[in-house]
Amino acid sequence: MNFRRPSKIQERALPLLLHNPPANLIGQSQSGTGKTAAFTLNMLHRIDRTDLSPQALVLAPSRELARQIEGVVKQMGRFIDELRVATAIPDPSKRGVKTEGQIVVGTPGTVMDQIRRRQLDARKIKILVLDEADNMLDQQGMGDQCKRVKNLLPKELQVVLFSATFPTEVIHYANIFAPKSNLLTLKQEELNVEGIKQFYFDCNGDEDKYRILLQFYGLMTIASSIIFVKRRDTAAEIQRRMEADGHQVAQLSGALEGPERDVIIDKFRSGAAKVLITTNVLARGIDVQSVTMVINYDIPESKGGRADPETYLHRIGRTGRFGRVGVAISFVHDRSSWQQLQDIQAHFGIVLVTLPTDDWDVVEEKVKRVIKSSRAGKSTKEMMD
Ligand SMILES: Nc1ncnc2c1ncn2[C@@H]1O[C@H](COP(=O)(O)OP(=O)(O)OP(=O)(O)O)[C@@H](O)[C@H]1O
Repeated sequence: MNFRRPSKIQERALPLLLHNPPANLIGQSQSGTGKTAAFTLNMLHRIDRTDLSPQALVLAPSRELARQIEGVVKQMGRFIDELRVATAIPDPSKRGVKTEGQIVVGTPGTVMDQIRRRQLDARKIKILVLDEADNMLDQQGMGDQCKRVKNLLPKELQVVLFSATFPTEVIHYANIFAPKSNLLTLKQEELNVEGIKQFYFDCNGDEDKYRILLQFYGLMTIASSIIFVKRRDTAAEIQRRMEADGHQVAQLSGALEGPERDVIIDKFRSGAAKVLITTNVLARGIDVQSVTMVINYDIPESKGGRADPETYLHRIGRTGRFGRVGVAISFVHDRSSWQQLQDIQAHFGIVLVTLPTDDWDVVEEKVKRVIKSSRAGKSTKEMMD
């Protein structure tokens, strides 16, 4: 896989994960630092190859992330003879078909259903991993489902929780879910990924946002980029306008379900579509190395309209993976979005740089400067220090 050295989180987490007797782990490290490989190596190391029953279970918040993790497990395990890896995600064509894999990666609702219907045999599962664990434990629906899944598993269980963010209110639940864990955590100020250059556009209202977005894309040729919006209808509207403007875009939101989503994300992964317009469903975990830019068309907010710094961090973390550089641009257009951006800056102790909306030469120069340094193959120093 061309991994020359372990990243800091891999170097720290692996000895803790592999130690016997198995201990639980709560592991935090910045986006794109290789958490997947850390928990994957532990699973590959611990499964009994002579036993074909499911022995390790990974839960992830979206079907796209579950499929991506399945791919990593298969790739890292490709020299293990006849290793069986399976997904447990919504798929009407697999109704009633047994999920057979020594390692199973799924979304919590489907996994719960399958265990209950005995479509997934959970009796020999000895490792449970929650990827994006704070999200999995926090959200009312998924938190409940994860707890139920855990209750359906054997008591002797190594529980592994990974995420880039663990807000203080979630750490409490995490400690209950994974008792007596080894802890690898970071301070809030340590979460910023240096390679991601963060900018913002100050727009005059909603319609001006579209105009600036279209002008920006008319100007820049970006390898691949993701545009995050709050609502599904905004996603559809931006898709319509950008396509009318001649751009090849893909759009994915929770409005679509099941395997039809796979076609869309695969089109983006392969580069057939260069722009992906999406909602928070894809804010976390998705690893597409060609993504050099993330746009927060709407600033991420939590239910009461307050800024959601964690989601901001996960969204912009879709670029600048593993020491690469990337650009993140947020759009503010009124008092409340302005305030949200201020709150995010204060939360992480960062300062975003403004991009002018009336001087496109300056915009081009600033953005291209970052992206060019990416082509020069920036060092992975940050990863290793
Ligand atoms: N030791 C390594 N050397 C080089 N590349 C690596 C190494 N470990 C992981 N990678 C690559 O780094 C990228 C990011 O890894 P991964 O998706 O696991 O990040 P993550 O920490 O889970 O991020 P996020 O918090 O955004 O989910 C992947 O493309 C992966 O293949």
